[in-house]
Amino acid sequence: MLSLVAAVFANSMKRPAIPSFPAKDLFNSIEQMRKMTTLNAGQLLEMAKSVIPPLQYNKHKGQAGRVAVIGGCKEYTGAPYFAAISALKAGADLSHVFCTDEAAPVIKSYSPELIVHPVLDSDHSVEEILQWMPRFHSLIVGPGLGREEHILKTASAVIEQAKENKLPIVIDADGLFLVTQNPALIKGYTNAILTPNVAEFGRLYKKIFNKDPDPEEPVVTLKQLCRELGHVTIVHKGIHDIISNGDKVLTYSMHGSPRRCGGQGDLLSGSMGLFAVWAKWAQEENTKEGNSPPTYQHGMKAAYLACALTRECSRRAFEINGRSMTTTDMIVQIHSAFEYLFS
Ligand SMILES: NC(=O)C1=CN([C@@H]2O[C@H](COP(=O)(O)OP(=O)(O)OC[C@H]3O[C@@H](n4cnc5c(N)ncnc54)[C@H](O)[C@@H]3O)[C@@H](O)[C@H]2O)[C@@H](O)CC1
Ligand SMILES: Nc1ncnc2c1ncn2[C@@H]1O[C@H](COP(=O)(O)OP(=O)(O)OP(=O)(O)O)[C@@H](O)[C@H]1O
Repeated sequence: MLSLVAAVFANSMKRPAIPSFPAKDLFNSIEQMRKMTTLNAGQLLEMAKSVIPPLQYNKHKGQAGRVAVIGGCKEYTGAPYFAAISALKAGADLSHVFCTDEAAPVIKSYSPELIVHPVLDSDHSVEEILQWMPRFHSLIVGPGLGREEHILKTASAVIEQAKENKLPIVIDADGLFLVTQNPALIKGYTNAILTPNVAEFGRLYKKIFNKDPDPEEPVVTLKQLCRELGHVTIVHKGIHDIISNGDKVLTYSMHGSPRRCGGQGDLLSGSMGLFAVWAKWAQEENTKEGNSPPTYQHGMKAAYLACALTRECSRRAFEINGRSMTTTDMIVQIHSAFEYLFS
């Protein structure tokens, strides 16, 4: 009996093969599929190895990355938590959250591991955040930010300073609402990565081009938008995660899961905030060593790795939890998904 249980368990733990190209039936046409560039498992691993710093005993706290999430208000306490804890579980040393006064005790109660600042709605919010800024390696702006004017103004000022400091910035959720109101905020800043879902992409595209994007031409419309925004990186999330900086395009289409519970995008943006730091460091090192430029720019690499991680977490969590799967179940899978994909 015991050996039967062990055999069933071992079988359930077997690694499914990662298909090396996206399933054809996920595309509207062969034409559309041809426009998407995807990496096979070996190429993904190679990319991961070029970005992820090794774990070493002689490093000190902070050297693997200090990230900050700007978001969290009365209504939304889950989103900033999911983003910040995902960065930490993916390997950041320190993960901060800048949220409103009311949201802070709630977020703190989810996790003693996060550093939570209840300043987003204070009269001196900008000063309070900027004094911390020199400590950060990247920002994730938007999960659970809300759309109050004072808070959006603060977020704008923080983005402006992050640009001065040349920090990678991932912009998600209500951060995309802000950018849709004022695209100049990130225009031309190539350390920015935007992560719109289908609805957010449509709103931003319409703001820029005064028409809806053609759903039959996701790659073309994505490249147009990236170029118009001065070659920022954009991850167009959906059944295919399509990533571009206006020049190159990468697609991640491995299945993930059929669950669309809220918060999956927060896992994505949080882990991406960390990978953006690592990818930028790796690119700087590459330049210092005088090597030829890599095929994909650091923002695209960070985005691709985060898409792969998120969808693999989703697949694993769905296998265990099925219809009951939530983002918390996905976060539990970060370690095993990371090991499976990237080592
Ligand atoms: N537990 C939490 O605290 C969560 C908070 N969240 C926060 O909630 C706030 C509002 O986010 P919303 O995403 O609701 O933004 P919006 O209020 O802009 O709503 C987006 C709308 O688009 C629709 N939509 C999404 N994907 C679509 C697709 N592929 N095709 C067609 N329609 C689609 C959604 O159903 C929704 O009605 C953000 O601050 C966000 O971070 C979310 O991150 C979810 C989890
Ligand atoms: N139809 C789909 N099939 C498979 N995976 C998907 C699908 N739609 C989205 N995803 C995956 O879910 C992740 C989050 O995308 P989603 O569109 O849910 O973001 P979001 O709406 O911003 O999330 P959030 O609920 O955190 O605000 C993406 O990385 C994507 O890989």
